[in-house]
Amino acid sequence: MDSMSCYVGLMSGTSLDGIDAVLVDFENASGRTLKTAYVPYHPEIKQTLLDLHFSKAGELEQSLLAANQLARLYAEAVNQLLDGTDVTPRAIGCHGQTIRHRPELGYTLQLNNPALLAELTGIDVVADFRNRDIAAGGQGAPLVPAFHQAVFADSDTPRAIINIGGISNITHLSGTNVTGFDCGPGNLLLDAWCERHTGAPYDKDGAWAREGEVSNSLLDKLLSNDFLQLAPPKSTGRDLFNMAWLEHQISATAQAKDVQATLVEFAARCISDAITRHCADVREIYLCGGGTHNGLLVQRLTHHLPHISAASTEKLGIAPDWVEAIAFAWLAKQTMERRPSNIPEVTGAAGPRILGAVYPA
Ligand SMILES: Nc1ncnc2c1ncn2[C@@H]1O[C@H](COP(=O)(O)OP(=O)(O)OP(=O)(O)O)[C@@H](O)[C@H]1O
Ligand SMILES: CC(=O)N[C@H]1[C@@H]2OC[C@@H](O2)[C@@H](O)[C@@H]1O[C@H](C)C(=O)O
Repeated sequence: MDSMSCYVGLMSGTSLDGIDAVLVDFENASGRTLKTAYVPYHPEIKQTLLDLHFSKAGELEQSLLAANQLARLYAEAVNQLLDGTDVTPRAIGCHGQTIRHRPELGYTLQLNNPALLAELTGIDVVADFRNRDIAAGGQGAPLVPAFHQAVFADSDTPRAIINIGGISNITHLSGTNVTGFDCGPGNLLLDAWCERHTGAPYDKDGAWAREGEVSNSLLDKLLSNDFLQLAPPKSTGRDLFNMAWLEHQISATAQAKDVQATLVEFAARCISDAITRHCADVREIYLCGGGTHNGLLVQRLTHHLPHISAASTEKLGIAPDWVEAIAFAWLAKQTMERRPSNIPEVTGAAGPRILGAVYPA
């Protein structure tokens, strides 16, 4: 095997659960995953990152210190990945940790210290994938549709790839056309509500939600949110969907488990409504991201899409937990080869752009 065709992908997403790391050999175009590793966030760094989503005194220094801490955790993930292999990857694609995403104001911020990561690993690092697309007038997100097209497209069958992470996003693959957009909250509200009321970081398999009853009045209120009515291109994050927003929607007398049940239904409807409205020709959906492990959420989603067959991306050859990290290995490869990797129809950018900044080792 030639190390020069190997790339590392590091994804730390909006769920704030930790770092997904993959080592991928792109000798053939769709790639072969050689190894995976996961470095969970301990509660202190998770809280620091959560706090940094909102303005408060001292946030500039806090964010720079957190960026250094993240770079050390990314390096730990890379060490775990390369341990016992003789691979020196061509580059690491490191997404960073989104703490602000305001494309309408011209910025997005993924905390990271790629210079420190290059120093600690001795490997070229590609980082800051989103800002070039925003500079070109785009949303800077979602970026995975180009990768989905490269590895999951089928010229005969229109299909959608649905990532259920902190935020859910959809890629619509129809013939040679690709569209894609964020469709609303995935796990992020479910996790936050569950943690507050049960102490557990997430509701395993939706077990607690199954004890509650869906409140139709709350569901209608949640579904009336303006973002959900917008036509793509669109992207979102904790900037909009957060606990303060949720608290504003809930009546004081609501039972906690009923709210959880309603949030699962809301997450399912954000996806199914978007498929119905924006991806009318789709007959197959493939799921990835941590939300695929929430049996209740998947059950409710498939219930709302009775004429569409549903499977995990495993069926297309990539395990659902690693799709995003592999996408960032692929995006790094695109950057190193000076190929554009945004899709203007997805992000709304003025044209194709080479994404990312390279920090040579
Ligand atoms: N067994 C499970 N039951 C229910 N939910 C689960 C389970 N396993 C994982 N999850 C959910 O998946 C989340 C992690 O998902 P994932 O790793 O896709 O998030 P992410 O990388 O932050 O995604 P994104 O970047 O797309 O926002 C957890 O926070 C949890 O909500
Ligand atoms: C700004 C940001 O970090 N967005 C993430 C987030 O998590 C899911 C969804 O919202 C998507 O827009 C994006 O991540 C994936 C990897 C993307 O860019 O395709």
